[in-house]
Amino acid sequence: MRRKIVGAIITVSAITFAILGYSNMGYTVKSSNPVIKVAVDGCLRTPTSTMLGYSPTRKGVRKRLPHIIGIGSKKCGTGAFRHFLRFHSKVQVSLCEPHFFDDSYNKGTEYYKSLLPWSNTSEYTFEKTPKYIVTGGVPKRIISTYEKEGLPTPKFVLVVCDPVQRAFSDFSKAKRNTGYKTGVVGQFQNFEEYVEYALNKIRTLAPPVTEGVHAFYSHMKELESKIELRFLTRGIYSYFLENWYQYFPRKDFVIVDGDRLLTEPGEVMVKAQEQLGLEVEIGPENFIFNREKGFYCIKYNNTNTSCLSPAKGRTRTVKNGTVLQPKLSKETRRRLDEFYRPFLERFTHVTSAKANWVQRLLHIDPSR
Ligand SMILES: Nc1ncnc2c1ncn2[C@@H]1O[C@H](COP(=O)(O)OS(=O)(=O)O)[C@@H](OP(=O)(O)O)[C@H]1O
Repeated sequence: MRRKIVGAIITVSAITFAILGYSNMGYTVKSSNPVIKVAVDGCLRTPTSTMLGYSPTRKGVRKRLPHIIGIGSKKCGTGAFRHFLRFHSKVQVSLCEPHFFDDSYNKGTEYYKSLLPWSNTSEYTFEKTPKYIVTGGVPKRIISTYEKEGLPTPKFVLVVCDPVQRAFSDFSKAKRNTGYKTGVVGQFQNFEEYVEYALNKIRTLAPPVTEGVHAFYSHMKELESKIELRFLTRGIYSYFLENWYQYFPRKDFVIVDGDRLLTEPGEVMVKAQEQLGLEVEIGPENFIFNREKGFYCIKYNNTNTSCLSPAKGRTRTVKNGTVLQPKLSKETRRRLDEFYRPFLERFTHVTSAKANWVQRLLHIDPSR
C-alpha cells in the first residue's frame, strides 16, 4: 500500500501541477509542449509515464495488456470501482478510458499499450471503458488481440445498478455537456418528458416486453441505432451481457453491485477482490463517509482520504445508508419499473446471481 500511496501522490502532484483550468468538459493540461485539451476521462494523445502510472525506470516494468477490464456499465460507478482498486498494492490502473476495443482498434496493440500503466510481472493491470459492454464487436477483438500476444484473455468487471437511476444519471450528464438546447436531449425539458417520448417510441419499434425478452431483443439493434433511445436501452444489461457470454465463460465475469458500491463500498470491494483472485487488501476499514459530498472516500496512510472528482456524484447521493432516488413522478417510475422488470428477471437468470440489488429492484413495490 505504501508504494501505491507514493505513486498516487506523485501522480496527483503531476496532475495538480499540470492542471491550469477545469471545465465541465475537461481539464486543460499544460506540459512543456503546447497546451493539450483532455476529456476528464480521456487518455492523453501523447501519454506520459507520470500521467499513466509509475515511472518506467522502476525495475522490470513493462507495458502489458490488462489482466482485468472494466467493461461497463456507464454511470453505474465504474469510476468509483477503478478509484478504489487503484489502492491495491498489486494492481496498476489506467487513469483514463482507453476506448481501444470500441473506437481505436485499428491503431494497433502498441498504441493500446501506450495508454496502459507500467507494471511488473507480479502485478495486475486494469483499465475500464464502459462503452465496451454495449459495443458488439469488442469480444472478438479482445480474443484476437490476446491470442496474437499468446496471452489468456482477461477477467471482466461489469458494474450494474438500478437502470432507472442509470438512465437519469446518463441523461443528466448529456444535458449538462451538450447544453439545454442542443444534442439529443435538447428537445426535452426534463427526464420525465424524455421517458414519455422514449417509451412511446420503443413501443412503435418493438413488441411489448411482456411478449418475451427474446422477441424484444430481436429489435435491439434498431433501437440502439436511435441515439436518443440509448439512455433507456443501455440499462438492458442482460441483452448486452448475453452477447459476451457467447465468447467468454461466465466465470470470467465479476458482476459488481453499483448501488451497494455507494452505500457499502468496503463489502463490495472485498467480494470483487476475492472473485478477481486478488488478495483482499481493501475492505470496510479503508472507507470513510464524507457527509459533505454524500459519498464514501477511501482512506490511506491512516490520515489521508481520497474522494472521487467533483464530476462524479452529480445525481446521486447517500443519506442514512440509502441512495436517494431521483425525484420522478409515481407514474414515470412505475412505467420504467414495468419496462425494466422482465430484463432484470432475465439478468438474474443468466448470471445465476442472487444479486441483492436485482432482487431489491424486482421487489421495489411488492404490492404491485
Ligand atoms: N464514492 C463515490 N463517489 C462519487 N460518486 C460515486 C461513488 N460511488 C459511486 N458513485 C457514482 O458513480 C456515478 C458515475 O458512474 P461512472 O463512474 O460509471 O460514470 S462514467 O460512465 O464513467 O461516466 C456517479 O453518478 P452521478 O451521481 O450521476 O454523477 C456517482 O453517483
